[in-house]
Amino acid sequence: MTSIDSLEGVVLAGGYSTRFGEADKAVAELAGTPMIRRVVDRLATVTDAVVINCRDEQREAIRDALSGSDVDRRYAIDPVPDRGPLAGIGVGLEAVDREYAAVVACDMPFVDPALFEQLYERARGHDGAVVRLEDGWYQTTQAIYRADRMAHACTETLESDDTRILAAFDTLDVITVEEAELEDVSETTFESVDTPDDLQAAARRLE
Ligand SMILES: Nc1nc2c(ncn2[C@@H]2O[C@H](COP(=O)(O)OP(=O)(O)OP(=O)(O)O)[C@@H](O)[C@H]2O)c(=O)[nH]1
Ligand SMILES: [Mg+2]
Repeated sequence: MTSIDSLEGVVLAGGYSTRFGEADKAVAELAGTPMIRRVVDRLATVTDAVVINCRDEQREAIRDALSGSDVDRRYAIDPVPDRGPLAGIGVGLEAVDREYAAVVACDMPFVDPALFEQLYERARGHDGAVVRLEDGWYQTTQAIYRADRMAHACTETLESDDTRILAAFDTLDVITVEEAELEDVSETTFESVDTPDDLQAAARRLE
C-alpha cells in the first residue's frame, strides 16, 4: 500500500474509557502492543501524518506508546474534555492540514487500511465517505472526512440541540458506502475494544 498525498490520519482517544475500568484503553496493551500504536501503525500504510486527539493528561502516556514510530505525529488537545466523540472529531480535524482525513477510534486495533483506500476513492470530490453496516448503523468513527468541511459541521452541530455525529452530516455531502460493497476488507476492521473482556478476547485471537 502507498501513502495517499492528500490524506492525513486522525486518531480519536479523548474519551474516558469508563467501560474499560481505571485504565486508559488507548494505551492498554493488546498482545504486548498498545492499542493506539496498532491503530497508528495501520494508518501509516496509507498516510505519513497523523493527528492524535486526546486530553492533555493522556499525552505523555500516548507519546510513550508511540515512541519509535516513524509517522509524523501531532497532538490536538481537547480544550474542553468530555464533550463526546463529535467534539473529538472536530478538534482532531481542526489540526489537519491536508484536504481529507481518515478518522479512526483508538479502540479499533484491527482497522484495515484497505478500507480507507476504498473510502477515499468514494470521498474524493465530496465531503466524506462512511460505511453503513448491515444493521443500519453508520460507522462514523472509522471514516473519511473532508477536514475543513467536517470540522466546521462539528462546531455548528455541537452548538445545536442534536449533537450526534450523524447530525453533523445534515449540511454535508457525505457518501454512504454499504458494508456489502466493501471489497476484501477484514471482517474485524470495525471491532472495538471497550471492556477488559473485549481485550482478552482479542488477545486470545492473536495468540
Ligand atoms: N475527544 C473526545 N473523544 C471522545 C469522547 N468520548 C468518546 N471519545 C472517543 O470516541 C471513540 C469512541 O468512543 P467510546 O468507545 O465510547 O470510548 P469512551 O467514551 O472512551 O469509552 P466509554 O466511556 O466506555 O464509553 C473513542 O476513540 C473515544 O476516545 C469525548 O468526550 N471527547
Ligand atoms: Mg463513550
